[in-house]
Amino acid sequence: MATMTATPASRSGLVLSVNAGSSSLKISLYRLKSLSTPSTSSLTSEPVELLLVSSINDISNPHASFSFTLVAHENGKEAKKESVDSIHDHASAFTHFLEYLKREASIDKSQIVHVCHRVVHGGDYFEPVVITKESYEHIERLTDLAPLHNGAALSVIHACLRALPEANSIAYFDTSFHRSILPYIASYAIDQEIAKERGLKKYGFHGLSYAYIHRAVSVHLQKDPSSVNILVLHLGSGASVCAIRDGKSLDTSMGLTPVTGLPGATRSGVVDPSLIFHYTNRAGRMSHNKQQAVDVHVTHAEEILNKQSGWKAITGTTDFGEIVKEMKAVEEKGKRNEEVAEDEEKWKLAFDLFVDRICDFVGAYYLKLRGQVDAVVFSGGIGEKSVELREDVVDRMGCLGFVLDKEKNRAVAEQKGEVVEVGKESQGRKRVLVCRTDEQLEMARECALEEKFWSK
Ligand SMILES: Nc1ncnc2c1ncn2[C@@H]1O[C@H](COP(=O)(O)OP(=O)(O)O)[C@@H](O)[C@H]1O
Ligand SMILES: CC(=O)OP(=O)(O)O
Ligand SMILES: [Mg+2]
Repeated sequence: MATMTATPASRSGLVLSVNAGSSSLKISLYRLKSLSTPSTSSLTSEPVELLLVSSINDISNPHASFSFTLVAHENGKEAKKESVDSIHDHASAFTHFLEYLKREASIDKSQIVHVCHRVVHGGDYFEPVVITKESYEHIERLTDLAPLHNGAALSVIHACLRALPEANSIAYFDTSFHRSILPYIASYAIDQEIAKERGLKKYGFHGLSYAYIHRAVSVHLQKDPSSVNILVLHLGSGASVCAIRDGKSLDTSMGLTPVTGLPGATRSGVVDPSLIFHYTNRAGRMSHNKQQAVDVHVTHAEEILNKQSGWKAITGTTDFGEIVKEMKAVEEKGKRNEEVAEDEEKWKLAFDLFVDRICDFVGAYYLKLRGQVDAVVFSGGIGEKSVELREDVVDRMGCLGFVLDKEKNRAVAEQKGEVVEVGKESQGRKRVLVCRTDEQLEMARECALEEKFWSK
């Protein structure tokens, strides 16, 4: 993490934060604020001010959706949304954003001093690094360990170096937050010599999101960040759980790669490692998979488990919102005593399976935290938006003392702020929170506070 120093008034410039997720590209542009006093206790005293935000979702689908919002627009907030056929991967999404920026915002891109890139796998790099030939090649070598992510991030870095040659590109790693995981938790029960030689251990991901959530929840709970114990569910296209003890990652559900742990939009999550050899007799063959800027060398097994599994494999869609909608429609049919076709059971299967796997980790991590849990926190696209999923998960947590306030849970979308309370108010209550995570802000903030990036 960056050291906590105030940004002196003399510094100026814009910071662009780019978050290449598996199904999305989220981009935010910030102006540096000058702070008179350093602050660790309030999100309102962030060292950066948001100017605009853009998001491209469903990137691999034929009609990616693009949105662009000028937050600090002189006429107030202005959002534009469109479906774009020319976007087919992360690099073309970034190019579309740059064209839009030029056309729609009166922002001179030469003002962009730093571009922060979320890079999912950093291996043994824990600190943010400026992109050089050496650091680029380090990230490239890890591409096969994050097949849906590192290649996509590199393709954006590539596009960025071309389009913004004056700006400094800096990589921020998801894995950094999990460096605190103790060796006996991060190790797999395999030959330790081979494990060490090849770096085969749990790295964990979604770290920028967990860092942001930890900070936001500490402020919300008015607790010293170093004493906060929380159980966080980051549920998006990629989904993971993290147990945070004394402000640090104690354990997380993803591992050597982001494929394990919870299932996701196209990922299997935990399966018996032998399963793949019964699923296909071509498991070890290389899968020919070309990405724009970088080749990803994965086996057919990895292709199946990363890209042909998860919600997509069970239901045909990667959209969890659609899964919930269809499941409820089938439930209504059942209530009306109408016949439910066998194929319609897939919606509930996907939903129940996800809730079941979430419970696997929540139960285990509650125990690892020895029951000392300040709050359970929902985040990520599904965690922040799915009323039904939160309801079902917290219902199962009743035996641990967590109780949902159903009205508050339904009203989350109408509430402002980073953190929303959805637990029932009672004496000795255990808190249930929704946190609107912001990986872009986490990077921009770290960048603004890092002395070495601003000294001439
Ligand atoms: N209203 C909703 N209900 C349930 N799930 C939703 C809803 N809206 C979006 N989602 C889910 O959130 C996912 C995106 O999560 P997000 O964290 O933004 O993505 P990424 O993992 O690419 O960063 C979508 O794929 C969709 O499944
Ligand atoms: C690590 C990971 O799965 O990220 P995302 O959810 O953004 O795809
Ligand atoms: Mg994400």
